[in-house]
Amino acid sequence: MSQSPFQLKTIRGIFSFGSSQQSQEKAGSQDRGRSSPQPIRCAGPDGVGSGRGAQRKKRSLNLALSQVTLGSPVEGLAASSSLRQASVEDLADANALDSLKTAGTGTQQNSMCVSQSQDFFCTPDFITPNDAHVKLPAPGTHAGVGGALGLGNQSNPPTRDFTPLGCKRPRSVFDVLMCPENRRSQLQAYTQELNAYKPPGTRVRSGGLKAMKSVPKSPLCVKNPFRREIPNVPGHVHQEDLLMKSEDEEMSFVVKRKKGPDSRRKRRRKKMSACIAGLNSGRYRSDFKELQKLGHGSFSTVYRCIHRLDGTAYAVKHVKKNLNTTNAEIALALQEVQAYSALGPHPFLLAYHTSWIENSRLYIQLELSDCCLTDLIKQGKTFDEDELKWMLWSVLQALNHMHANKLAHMDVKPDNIHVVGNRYKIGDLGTSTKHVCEEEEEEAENATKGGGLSALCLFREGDARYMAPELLKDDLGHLDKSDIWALGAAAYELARKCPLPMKGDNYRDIREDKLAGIPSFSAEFFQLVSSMMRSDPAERPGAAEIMQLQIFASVRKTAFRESFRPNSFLTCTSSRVYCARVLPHQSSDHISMFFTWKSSVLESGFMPSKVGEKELVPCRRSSSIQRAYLPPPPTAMHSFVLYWK
Ligand SMILES: Nc1ncnc2c1ncn2[C@@H]1O[C@H](COP(=O)(O)OP(=O)(O)OP(=O)(O)O)[C@@H](O)[C@H]1O
Repeated sequence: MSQSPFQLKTIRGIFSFGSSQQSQEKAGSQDRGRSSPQPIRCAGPDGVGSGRGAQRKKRSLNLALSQVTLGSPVEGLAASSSLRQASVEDLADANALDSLKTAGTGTQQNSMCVSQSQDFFCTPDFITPNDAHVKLPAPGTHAGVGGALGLGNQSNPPTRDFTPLGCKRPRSVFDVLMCPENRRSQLQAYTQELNAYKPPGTRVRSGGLKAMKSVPKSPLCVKNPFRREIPNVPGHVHQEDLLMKSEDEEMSFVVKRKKGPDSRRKRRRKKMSACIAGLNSGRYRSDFKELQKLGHGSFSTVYRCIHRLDGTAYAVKHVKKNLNTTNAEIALALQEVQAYSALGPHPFLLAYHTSWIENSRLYIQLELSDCCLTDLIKQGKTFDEDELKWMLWSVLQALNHMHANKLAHMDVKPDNIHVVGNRYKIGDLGTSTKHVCEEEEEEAENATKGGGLSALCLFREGDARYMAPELLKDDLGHLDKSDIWALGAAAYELARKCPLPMKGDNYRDIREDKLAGIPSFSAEFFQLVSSMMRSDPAERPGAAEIMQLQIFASVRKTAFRESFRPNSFLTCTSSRVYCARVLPHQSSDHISMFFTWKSSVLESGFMPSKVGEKELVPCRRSSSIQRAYLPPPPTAMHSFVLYWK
């Protein structure tokens, strides 16, 4: 029989494992003089590397050898026969086969084999430790190295000394699942969960592993026990939302893909891959349960989702743009999350939670709003003056915060003004950009020798209906005032109950200070709107300036009371009031607060000397905890009504 160099080398390697002194000597002179057994490598025809086939053979030989060496004599025999089968083409030398046969029958030979084969494996668990305290058993003892390695010799229980890293080998989920007892208990647990969550009419396969397969591998949506589930509170989760969907429903997102000539095959492949990945292939699918599409814009689609672990509903925005594009596109896509994080939390900005990139697309987790103003308009809701003032005040707070942080929103419109409980919050910071005043712009221009604002930051135009006149002339020096114009236009639209023109004479008129009157609204309100929509940005008041106007006096009071709702602010002890949070939107540095005893205190029988009078307590503006000292209180238990001057 002809022998290739590869075959010869393999046989020689095995032959050297044949444990007898004689055979070791035969194995080749290169092994001589080594103090410790060296791993034997399968070499390819060139004597250096090895092909895929050679590696496969090596693996099968390894397996067989390990069985020969570590098992009982009977197992050893079986293994040796399997080795014979595995390497029958390679074993050209009859001597090698003989030596293998003898290896399977003698325990002494076993131990010798193991002492070398452990090196052969070259995996951390099988590498012979160099430590002095690791003693290999003497050849000829029954324990053998198999016992020393902790591989199941009963007379010599394994000791941790022989684990190279001194720690337990981590067990994979697969090990745990494949253990019959664990599998049974897992199955029972799954069945219980299944019964608990199964919505009526859900088709669930039953019996054995099939049932396990039918359960989606993503974690179940859990109910958050700390949440006060009050209907109509933002993020309220309905019980049925938590119910587990059937496998088919969970898979539907995989199946609902582009249709094409080969869509069926693709769908099957995707379904398969999702099955294999246990539906955990992406962060979005593993962390969130998608409930419903909320809406879409030119840049993104937004879904209502429940976070599987905290059991709270969020809005998750999928940005359409593929991020495998130019740097400018990536920067534009990331602008929204960067703006949210730079601005931080604010009571009148939609809360931003986190963002991540998955399959080259950006995902943004946001606070879930009840709806946006456009939805309300579509539902036929009309706004009275008080409501519009409250809306203007809320958005002005947010804009003031943005402008103070040198950011301009650039897309203020009813679509991006959200309703969360009784508040109006601004969202969609995708178009927000850096706002710089003229001098800063000039400085930057000189420094960069570039062209205008575009040299400083990326700029994306918003909706043309709400675009200020100066933007149409490419004047980007007053971006903060452009936001004010857009907000004024939105209020004008809501008050007149008539959509803004897209083009034509009316489009030009409203940009040339020719506004039509607003019936059933006060002259004061009309004046406010017209001042916000002045054609010259220099004549337009800023957000902070508008909030100080007399028209907002009543709103300020309400806003202050609203911001100090009992659950958000006060704890009363015997002599102090702890203001847990003074909201950052308060414009003045010092806030004067009036405290009066509430009627409940009077009802308790105490009659303070200053009934009807108010205590003035100055309190520094801060977002940290403040203490306001009061005169000794009437009782330990009391409450306050606060007014803001
Ligand atoms: N946090 C949220 N909660 C509830 N619905 C939301 C939320 N964010 C967005 N939506 C809905 O999704 C729609 C599209 O969102 P958004 O305006 O942010 O997308 P966009 O692609 O940036 O739109 P645009 O074309 O205006 O730039 C909105 O009109 C709104 O109805």
